[in-house]
Amino acid sequence: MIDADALARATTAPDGAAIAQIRTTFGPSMLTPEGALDRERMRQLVFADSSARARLEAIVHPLVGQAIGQATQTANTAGATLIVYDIPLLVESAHWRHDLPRVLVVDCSPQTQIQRVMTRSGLSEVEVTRIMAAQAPRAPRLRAADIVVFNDGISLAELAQQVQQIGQQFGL
Ligand SMILES: CC(C)(COP(=O)(O)OP(=O)(O)OC[C@H]1O[C@@H](n2cnc3c(N)ncnc32)[C@H](O)[C@@H]1O)[C@@H](O)C(=O)NCCC(=O)NCCS
Ligand SMILES: Nc1ncnc2c1ncn2[C@@H]1O[C@H](COP(=O)(O)OP(=O)(O)OP(=O)(O)O)[C@@H](O)[C@H]1O
Repeated sequence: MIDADALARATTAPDGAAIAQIRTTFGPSMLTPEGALDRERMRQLVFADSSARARLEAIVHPLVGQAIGQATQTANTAGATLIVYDIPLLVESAHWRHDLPRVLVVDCSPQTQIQRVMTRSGLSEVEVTRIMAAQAPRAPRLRAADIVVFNDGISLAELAQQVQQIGQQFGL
């Protein structure tokens, strides 16, 4: 399992690969005293200013791309029979989709999505809606899918059951 968000977070931790470029591009005030990305401050900036978001992505995404390539090599060397890539911005990025044999999209209504992210993060509805406006809408995301998991009105246990069934289709 290769988690692009975890790899992105690693690049913006203290001494992470993106930190020097973030300091040069956005200034030292965008870093915490420990030398990590100040996530709160950057979130306020990038979801209010799409050109700042593009500058951040131009730093982080190539590093995540390299880290995904390395993790893939490691998995292949270890004899992995299946690699699952968790890529939140798959539909937004022209790059990865064409390299992947199958795409699974986890779908729910926008209302459920907003509620869940509010509960998870403590962000307001306005902030969550602004973040979602920076992402691909539901229809193109669904169009990119070979398999859709409709994760709405079901418990986490029921979701786990569905995922297990899909895993069986892939020989897990
Ligand atoms: C903007 C940052 C600093 C906000 O960090 P914070 O810890 O406050 O929030 P978190 O990472 O949980 O993201 C909050 C929400 O924003 C969404 N989101 C994050 N980055 C992006 C982006 N570039 N475009 C659209 N949505 C995004 C996430 O899916 C999530 O729903 C952080 O998300 C970041 O560094 N983003 C750029 C890297 C990136 O594109 N990561 C996404 C996956 S590779
Ligand atoms: N079926 C469900 N029932 C209850 N809570 C759920 C269900 N599915 C997901 N959640 C919760 O919703 C929140 C969002 O889920 P998760 O973080 O997995 O989404 P994500 O797609 O990775 O989000 P992002 O791309 O924004 O990081 C989490 O707190 C998760 O526990």
